[in-house]
Amino acid sequence: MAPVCVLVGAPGSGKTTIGQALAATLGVEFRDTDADIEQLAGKPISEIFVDEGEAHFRTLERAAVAAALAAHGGVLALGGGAILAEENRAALVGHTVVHLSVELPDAVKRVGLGAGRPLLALNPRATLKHLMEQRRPLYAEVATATVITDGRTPEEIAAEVAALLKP
Ligand SMILES: Nc1ncnc2c1ncn2[C@@H]1O[C@H](COP(=O)(O)OP(=O)(O)OP(=O)(O)O)[C@@H](O)[C@H]1O
Ligand SMILES: O=C(O)C1=C[C@@H](O)[C@@H](O)[C@H](O)C1
Ligand SMILES: [Mg+2]
Repeated sequence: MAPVCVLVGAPGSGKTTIGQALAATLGVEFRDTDADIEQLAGKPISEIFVDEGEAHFRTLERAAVAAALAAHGGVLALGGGAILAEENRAALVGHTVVHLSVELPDAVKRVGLGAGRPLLALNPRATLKHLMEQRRPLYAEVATATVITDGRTPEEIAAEVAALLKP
């Protein structure tokens, strides 16, 4: 079984929001590797970063991505940094992967002060800018389609992704 659609994108691109709306439209289950990791670890991602560090989180994330790609047939959202691992990028080959693109102004508005996002805890705007520059080529590498989200409502974006998935 493979996901009907895998969503990738920067923090605040709307993977969770659009993923839930898209899954409802398609009548399939929604799964989010961030939520899978939190459930397995029994604590929020921010606490995993504090207690065990980012490297340990990335190890849990690689396992969560592999498990979800193998077992989930609905809409799958990956964590914003999942594409940093070459193992995860390789695992995405052959899947329908939609990059939800967002530019810095909208991303900053959406993540606010970065609450609950450990990487953005210090200086959300500067950190997001750096993350997005570093990751843009990686999102493009894994994506089979890109949908622009700036200035658009989650409903509009979910409808465009649904239309892309029609055979
Ligand atoms: N198109 C949009 N327009 C306005 N607000 C949005 C849009 N998409 C998402 N949001 C809002 O932005 C915030 C971040 O969205 P969401 O959590 O879905 O992003 P994400 O890509 O899953 O982020 P993360 O990588 O941190 O998991 C939420 O408060 C959500 O309601
Ligand atoms: O952009 C990132 O590296 C992250 C995004 C979130 O989805 C979480 O996976 C975590 O906070 C790390
Ligand atoms: Mg999310």
